[in-house]
Amino acid sequence: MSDTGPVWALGAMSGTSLDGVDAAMILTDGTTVFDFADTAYRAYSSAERETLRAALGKWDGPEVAAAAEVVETAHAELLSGFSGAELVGFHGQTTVHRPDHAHTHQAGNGALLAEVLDTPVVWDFRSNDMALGGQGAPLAPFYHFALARRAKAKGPCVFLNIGGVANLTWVDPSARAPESPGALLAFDTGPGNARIDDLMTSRLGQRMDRDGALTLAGNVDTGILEHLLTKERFFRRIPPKSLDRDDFSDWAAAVADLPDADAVATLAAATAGAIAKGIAQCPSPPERIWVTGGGRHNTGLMEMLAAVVDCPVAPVEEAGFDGDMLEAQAFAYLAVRVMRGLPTSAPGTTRVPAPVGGGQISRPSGIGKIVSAGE
Ligand SMILES: Nc1ncnc2c1ncn2[C@@H]1O[C@H](COP(=O)(O)OP(=O)(O)OP(=O)(O)O)[C@@H](O)[C@H]1O
Ligand SMILES: CC(=O)N[C@H]1[C@@H]2OC[C@@H](O2)[C@@H](O)[C@@H]1O[C@H](C)C(=O)O
Repeated sequence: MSDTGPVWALGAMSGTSLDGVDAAMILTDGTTVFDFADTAYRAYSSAERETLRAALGKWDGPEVAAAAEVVETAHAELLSGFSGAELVGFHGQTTVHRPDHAHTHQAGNGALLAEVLDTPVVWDFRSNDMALGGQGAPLAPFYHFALARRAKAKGPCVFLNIGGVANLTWVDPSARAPESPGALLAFDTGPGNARIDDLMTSRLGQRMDRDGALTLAGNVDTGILEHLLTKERFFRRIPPKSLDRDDFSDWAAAVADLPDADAVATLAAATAGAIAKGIAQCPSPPERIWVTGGGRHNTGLMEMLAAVVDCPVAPVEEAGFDGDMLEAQAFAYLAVRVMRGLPTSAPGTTRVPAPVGGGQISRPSGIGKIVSAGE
């Protein structure tokens, strides 16, 4: 890869929803995003999802080894369908994320993937930030800064990702660079879809509240909602701050006695309320909130959100971006930054004391090629 100039990079994300792997190609020099190209998705089978779920909360042992194998196989299958990428950004699957104990683990071995794909792979993006005192997450914010510039945003805007966990990035697009003081404030706001998904699975055997049908049909229990939003210290903590997938799993017990639709609606309202608390912690009110991640397909949740914040809320497609692929693109972008020695996090995004890079770079040995040529 050249030291300067745009390159085609392929990024892959296996998110906390455990639904599958997203992959996307972008053309970037690690600062500006010049173009977008192919995207692809590979769902996990139910058996694979259960293997991943069994590894949650762990960083080693047989469950994590089994999860890594699922992650590596799924990525090898999906990413080998792409051509033309000079490098790959591979996030892996978070099995545990404990910033309070300086511990985070993403299952999946990037060195193995580099051999299989015969392409350099950048991976393990979070460890260095955490080792240096950062939260290790969120990491998409530097990419959000580039997108705010590309969208020609004039005033402060927020990118809100509603995945398994929800996280937001407040961007001042007039700042010189993403690592400039005051350019970004980013943090996890609370649950995204994970609490709703888990309830749908345990009560109804369905993966999600598709399009928010049940959320729209239910009545919010305002007493429980108030309780969920006030008892939690996390909402009062000063950002940046980050979460693990199953933080807030006690929300299930709080709605256990409600009928299905009311339980889902109350969880959705609490998710929206937690996001509104996050917006209130931003340095200034944003002019717009652009929503990415699967939660933007939940019409009920989007309506609840619009009702509790003071600025326009729209899917990120309004700005011309693909809200299902933005995180995969982010790891393509971050991979180029790592290769070029540019920082990927800063005090405003992870609370790390100074802007830092991270990530391991694994280059293919060429052995894979020789073996397949000899077959
Ligand atoms: N049509 C839909 N209606 C309602 N919810 C949906 C729909 N499509 C996706 N979702 C929700 O979005 C989730 C997937 O979102 P996404 O892929 O953004 O999460 P992720 O990337 O795994 O998570 P994270 O960003 O936390 O790592 C699903 O599990 C589901 O809850
Ligand atoms: C530890 C981890 O994997 N965190 C994820 C998770 O999912 C959403 C939110 O929590 C965010 O902090 C992060 O993902 C995105 C891609 C990020 O790093 O920006």
